[in-house]
Amino acid sequence: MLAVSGLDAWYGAAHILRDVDLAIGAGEAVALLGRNGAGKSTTLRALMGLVPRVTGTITFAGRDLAGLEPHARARAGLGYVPEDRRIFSDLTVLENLEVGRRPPRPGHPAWTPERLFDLFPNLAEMRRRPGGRMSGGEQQMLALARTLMGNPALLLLDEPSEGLAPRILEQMAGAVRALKAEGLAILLCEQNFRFAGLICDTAYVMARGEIVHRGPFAELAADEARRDALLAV
Ligand SMILES: Nc1ncnc2c1ncn2[C@@H]1O[C@H](COP(=O)(O)OP(=O)(O)OP(=O)(O)O)[C@@H](O)[C@H]1O
Repeated sequence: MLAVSGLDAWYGAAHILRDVDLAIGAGEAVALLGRNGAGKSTTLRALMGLVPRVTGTITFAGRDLAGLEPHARARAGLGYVPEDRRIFSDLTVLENLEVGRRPPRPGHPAWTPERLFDLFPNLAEMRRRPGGRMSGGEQQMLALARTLMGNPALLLLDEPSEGLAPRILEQMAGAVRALKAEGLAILLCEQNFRFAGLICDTAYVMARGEIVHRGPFAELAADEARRDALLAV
């Protein structure tokens, strides 16, 4: 579904990503792990066309994304949930969802607010509340729900677990697992190894803008020494 090959990215003169290769199959959930500043967010931003200077190839559903604007990549089926959420604080939950609405993809069921409220029951209880009066965790759920209203084929999630209370964390993990069970492909950037392990089959680890490990998630989970060497802070 997604094939990234030889991806390099720069912010100004700063060379951030180096020769990143990444592959995600249909319905696969892939974790992109790594310490602070490793380049995880930049990878997602580069996939969305949000980094000004990028080289290498990104093929999504058989299509070369080079030169496509972010909105065209979203229309092609990439659903991006940035770390900073960017929900509209003056709009209600329902209105935020409507902002994200896009036509369904042929052959796939369309997301509706009602279906999303089944997935996130606590959003259902606050459907008329302004986004600015929700907790951080609720906003994180709303940001994901709004992206789903665009009916993506591949979800790019940037640290959805960040700052969530344990109970909300479980709900978020449950929701993302349900999305995976529906066949959505997922690329999950995470610092929370346990959270990522609840969702992902495959683990990539980045350091200093390079991929330094890839393999089955369970293998990394079982190898404490390797995990510590790659991820311990
Ligand atoms: N807009 C920017 N301009 C210049 N450098 C940037 C910019 N954004 C990020 N960087 C640098 O790029 C590198 C990778 O950052 P990135 O945010 O991709 O890492 P990350 O793995 O997602 O870490 P975090 O979990 O902290 O978000 C860091 O060295 C960071 O300082």
